[in-house]
Amino acid sequence: MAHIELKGITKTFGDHVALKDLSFEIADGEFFVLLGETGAGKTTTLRLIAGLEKPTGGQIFIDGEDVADWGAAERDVALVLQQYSLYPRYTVRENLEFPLKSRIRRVEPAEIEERVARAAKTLRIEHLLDRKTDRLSGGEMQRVSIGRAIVRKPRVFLMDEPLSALDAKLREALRTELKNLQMNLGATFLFVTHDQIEAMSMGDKIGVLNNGQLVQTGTPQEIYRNPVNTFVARAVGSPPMNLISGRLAGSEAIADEGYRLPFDAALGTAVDARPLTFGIRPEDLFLESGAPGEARVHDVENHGVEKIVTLRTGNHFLQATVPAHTDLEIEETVRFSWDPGKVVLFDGESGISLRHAG
Ligand SMILES: Nc1ncnc2c1ncn2[C@@H]1O[C@H](COP(=O)(O)OP(=O)(O)OP(=O)(O)O)[C@@H](O)[C@H]1O
Repeated sequence: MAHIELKGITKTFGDHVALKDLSFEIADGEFFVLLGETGAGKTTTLRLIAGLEKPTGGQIFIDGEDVADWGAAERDVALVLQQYSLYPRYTVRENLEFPLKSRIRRVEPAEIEERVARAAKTLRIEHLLDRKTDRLSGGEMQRVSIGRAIVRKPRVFLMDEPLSALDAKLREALRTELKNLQMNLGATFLFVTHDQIEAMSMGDKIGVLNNGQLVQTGTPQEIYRNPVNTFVARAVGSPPMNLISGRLAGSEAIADEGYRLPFDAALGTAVDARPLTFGIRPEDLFLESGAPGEARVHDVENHGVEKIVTLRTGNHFLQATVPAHTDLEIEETVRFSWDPGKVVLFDGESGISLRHAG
């Protein structure tokens, strides 16, 4: 399989900068997810690695070799797209065989048969092999597209939002399957998505891309617990991290809305009166009679095992996850607090985490 490295990659289209000084590494056999909103530069990154586009600046290495002069075929990467690029009048089997029948590859017929059979088994599409691909469901078509990548035994799998056209249930099932597949193949995967749940549930590592720049790279846990700035804090987690503007006074955090919550002084040295943003995950905010904060219940969403409560304090909204059996009335007054050990401190102006700012 393969190790990938991007070093200082820049890509401009006319005077539009799509990628700015992008550097990251994907270890051999790693499932790396690039997470970003629409237009962040995800597809451009994949196309550069695949050799379909040339960088304006910077270098790409595959297994330590600079691939600047390598064409797309030499790079030996497989690209799986959101839209299935299958031949509609061919059968599933013919679609799977096709990438192996090119003259450059020269794969023996017996080997083709074996690889197709193995891919079909892995993806559980054996029963569909003789069906025309225009008679398949969306999920089946996407399995065949992935199968076309697998049979080639590429060095790297590049996946461009391959699940986003599928309905929620199927997406969830294929998420698990794809992750299992990657582990079984021991393959290097670069998977791009705008869906943070996909990123969190599938990635060994996540790179958060914003406006063509990589904002943070880390394990899902690192990014969730210790976001570098308020942008990343809001980009991962559902509901997202609560951000509360305020300042510190000794062992208390004073929110701009006026309420005071306990603060663990060991967490931050910034005890001066400068503006801060306190980040707290919804599961670390709790309702309790007698707690120091006061809010109104603005909304309650029932999610089966838990409820997501939106609280209103002045003009500000906070979200907390509470057990499903918690009874709450809209507009009811409740008391709340947080787990002081879980608060992340951000600079109130730049939004940069004080831990990361050093
Ligand atoms: N061939 C091109 N010519 C001009 N601009 C381009 C071209 N390809 C991409 N761009 C621009 O570069 C930026 C990054 O595009 P890219 O497709 O990589 O984003 P993305 O993160 O994949 O978005 P999406 O999730 O919508 O696919 C966008 O502003 C896009 O308009």
